[in-house]
Amino acid sequence: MSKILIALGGNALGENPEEQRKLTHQAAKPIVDMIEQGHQVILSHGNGPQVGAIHLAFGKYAEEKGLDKLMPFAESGAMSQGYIGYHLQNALREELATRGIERSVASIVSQVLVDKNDPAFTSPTKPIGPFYSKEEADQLMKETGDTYIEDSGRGYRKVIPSPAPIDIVEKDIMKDLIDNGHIVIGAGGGGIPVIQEGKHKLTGVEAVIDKDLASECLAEVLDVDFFFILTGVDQVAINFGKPNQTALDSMSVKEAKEYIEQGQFPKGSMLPKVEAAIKFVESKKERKAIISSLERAKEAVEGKTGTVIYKDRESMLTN
Ligand SMILES: Nc1ncnc2c1ncn2[C@@H]1O[C@H](COP(=O)(O)OP(=O)(O)O)[C@@H](O)[C@H]1O
Ligand SMILES: NC(=O)OP(=O)(O)O
Repeated sequence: MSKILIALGGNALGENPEEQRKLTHQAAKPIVDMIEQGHQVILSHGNGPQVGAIHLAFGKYAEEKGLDKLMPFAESGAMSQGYIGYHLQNALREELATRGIERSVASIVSQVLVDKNDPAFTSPTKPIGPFYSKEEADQLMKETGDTYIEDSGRGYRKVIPSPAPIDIVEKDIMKDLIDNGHIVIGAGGGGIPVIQEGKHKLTGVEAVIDKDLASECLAEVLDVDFFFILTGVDQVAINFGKPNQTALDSMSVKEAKEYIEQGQFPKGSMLPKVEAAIKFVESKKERKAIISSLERAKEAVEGKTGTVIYKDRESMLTN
């Protein structure tokens, strides 16, 4: 039996509640397959599209009411944890019950500690919300002063600061639940970004933490064996989107760092996944990270697809 942390991409959860409910039910199947195989599974998820939508919706509300204060991103992130966690925990609960497995599932409202002096606060990189055409993005930049960037060939998106996760505030309660056989959904949307002020006070900040990096932090504190990053592609590729695109079955940390140097992975999409995978496998020799798609998660567990990131040849050969 292995302890596995699965990070689900927010972009794979659809664009509205109906789609999300349907997609979480699909996601539940390969996840419950792993639970049925005897693995201890912990779940985290992204929130890029959802936190952007929540923030936009409250912006519209503020506009109608003539309010000058927008909904802060920490609160928008907290709402996205509830919205996505609600669907995920019910989908898992139903799938478990259908298979006669008696386990309870809970999403934990999770805060993630960041450094208030993180340079990310002055340099936005995290794409959130909907995709726009170049013309729309140019217009929005002019109107709002916000930054929009091209996101992996899919269109233009607003970017906001994304500081590095330092610690998971609710980690002890998560450990207790996991040790008692419960299934935990934690650090959703990269966690609610907070800074420590004084001894006891945590204050939310205007940011969205990358869920791959926050999930890696969670994977380390929970001491998991495998870190699965499930996204929109079956495998990581080099020369992505070009005629000579090549999918990778595996890469060592050394190779992954070389690809990063070559600029193979875009910021805000594939780069944080590869960086999170490297950080995880470097933290302990036996650890492996796998990047694959939700649809083919079961095959990825069986080693039939996905990109495995490993520390060195020796650790690749251990199970
Ligand atoms: N080198 C690459 N290999 C594979 N996919 C890539 C690569 N570079 C960018 N991508 C794109 O990045 C996407 C994953 O990023 P994103 O959708 O932001 O993640 P998430 O699933 O966490 O929401 C993939 O679905 C793919 O479209
Ligand atoms: N918070 C975050 O990284 O979300 P996505 O994975 O949806 O981009």
